[in-house]
Amino acid sequence: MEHEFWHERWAKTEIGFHEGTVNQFLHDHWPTLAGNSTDAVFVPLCGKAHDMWWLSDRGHPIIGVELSEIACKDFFEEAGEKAKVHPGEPFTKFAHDDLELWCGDFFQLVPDDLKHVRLVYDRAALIALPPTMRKQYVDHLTAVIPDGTKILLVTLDYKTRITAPPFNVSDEEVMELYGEDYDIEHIVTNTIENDHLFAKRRGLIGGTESVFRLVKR
Ligand SMILES: C[S@@+](CC[C@H](N)C(=O)[O-])C[C@H]1O[C@@H](n2cnc3c(N)ncnc32)[C@H](O)[C@@H]1O
Repeated sequence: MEHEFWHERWAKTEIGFHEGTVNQFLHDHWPTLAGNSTDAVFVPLCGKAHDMWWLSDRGHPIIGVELSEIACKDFFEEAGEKAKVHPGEPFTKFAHDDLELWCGDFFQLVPDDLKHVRLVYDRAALIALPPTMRKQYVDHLTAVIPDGTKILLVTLDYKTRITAPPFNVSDEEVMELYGEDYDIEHIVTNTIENDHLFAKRRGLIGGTESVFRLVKR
């Protein structure tokens, strides 16, 4: 997706993907991934997801990466918190204690940036990208996170073909994208009914949501 596409979504507040509350899969399955650890978490394409406050409350230092400055500002302002802003290239960093949002392009990250990270939370990051960019995304993620890093990945797969984000990502595609470098455990398949709010709004036929636990070898 072009950067302009996302800047326009944020400028027009067309952010139907934003849940405004902690994601249920994160809530239910994070403990089985992370146990009681307070290891650092990387959140790619993070938006202004409340999930990062939830993870931070559990003691995890966080780095979220997000293109939109609107999202980064809103994230702190809407929680009534102030972030210190460190302008820079390729990222302007918004920091509040151990919770940092890096405003810039995910593809500009280098391994040194994430060398302390042991956990990744991907909700609506992989599925935000069109088919042609997904392999590039996974290859870059794999290049910048340390070996042994664990990922909680949430995907969805509607029965209708979708031509704008969120895109369908089948379980088979997850196996293809991650199979070479990760141990993969498919932990949840959840049916999305035809009358689910998002499906109805977009005129979609229901499908499935999946949750995976991945470990980088
Ligand atoms: C579908 S939204 C999901 C946001 C968040 N994960 C959530 O669950 O609410 C995808 C986000 O990725 C951001 N984004 C898209 N391409 C990006 C890139 N190359 N680098 C950083 N952020 C990007 C967009 O601005 C958007 O906020």
